[in-house]
Amino acid sequence: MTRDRPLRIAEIFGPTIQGEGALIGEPTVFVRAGGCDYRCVWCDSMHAVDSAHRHAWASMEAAQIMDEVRHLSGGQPLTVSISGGNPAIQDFGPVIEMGRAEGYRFACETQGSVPQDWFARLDTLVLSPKPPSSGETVDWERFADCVRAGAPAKTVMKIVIFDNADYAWAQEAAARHPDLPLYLQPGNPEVDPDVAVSLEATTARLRWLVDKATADRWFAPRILPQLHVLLWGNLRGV
Ligand SMILES: C[S@@+](CC[C@H](N)C(=O)[O-])C[C@H]1O[C@@H](n2cnc3c(N)ncnc32)[C@H](O)[C@@H]1O
Ligand SMILES: Nc1nc2[nH]cc(C(=O)O)c2c(=O)[nH]1
Ligand code: SF4
Ligand SMILES: [Mg+2]
Repeated sequence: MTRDRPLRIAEIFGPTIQGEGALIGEPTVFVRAGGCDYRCVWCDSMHAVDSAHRHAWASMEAAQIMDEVRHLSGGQPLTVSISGGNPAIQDFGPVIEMGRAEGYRFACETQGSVPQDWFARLDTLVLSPKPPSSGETVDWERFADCVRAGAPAKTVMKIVIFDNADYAWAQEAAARHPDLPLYLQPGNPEVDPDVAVSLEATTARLRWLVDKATADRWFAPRILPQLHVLLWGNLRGV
């Protein structure tokens, strides 16, 4: 019998609502994986990326992860959102299989740099390729591998926009993958959990993006705020 390898988990929290993209507003428990192959300059989850925080990550078997999810959801099957870090550098297959058997649904957020067989067992795969402002460069062949690996899960693309260059880049990304439903969200430049987020500045960034897309008559994307940032700023665990 093969033994599942334990997973590096930065945090498990909820229930809360999914604050971004296709499942916005949906009740969910988050499982945040530790470790990432990217270092986006504006990452809002560096506590799950930078190995300086490794000491705070837990090593958990699939069954322990599902125990915690079950505890947080009060045993009611809901959507589990797997995020990170990049969860695709680990094997979440056993967690998904265990949860599905109990009626849980699974969504996963990843940048699309590493394809995994277990993507096909998700309900929703959110691929979030990184625009120029992140400082990272997308390998579009690997990204296409991730799209292929995701079938038959519902796969969507979600792009963070900080500036005009990101916006133009998102239009090119959309042209590469016209079949993927597209979601845009303005970037949050203030990611320090100890610094209050300005609601006014946050809504101004959303207005800027909506104005830009409507002026261009670019109707392909849905444009959404980070609902959790509007409600709780950079608070962790929500
Ligand atoms: C923290 S990442 C973890 C999953 C995966 N590594 C990824 O980037 O898709 C989750 C989502 O938050 C977005 N994100 C990260 N930092 C952000 C920021 N400062 N403003 C807006 N969105 C951000 C990412 O682009 C991604 O869509
Ligand atoms: N409520 C809430 N919604 C989210 N959507 C994506 C998140 C993430 O950090 O991956 C996130 C998060 O951390 N909290
Ligand atoms: S890929 Fe995601 S988790 Fe990794 S550094 Fe970028 S935003 Fe953060
Ligand atoms: Mg986040």
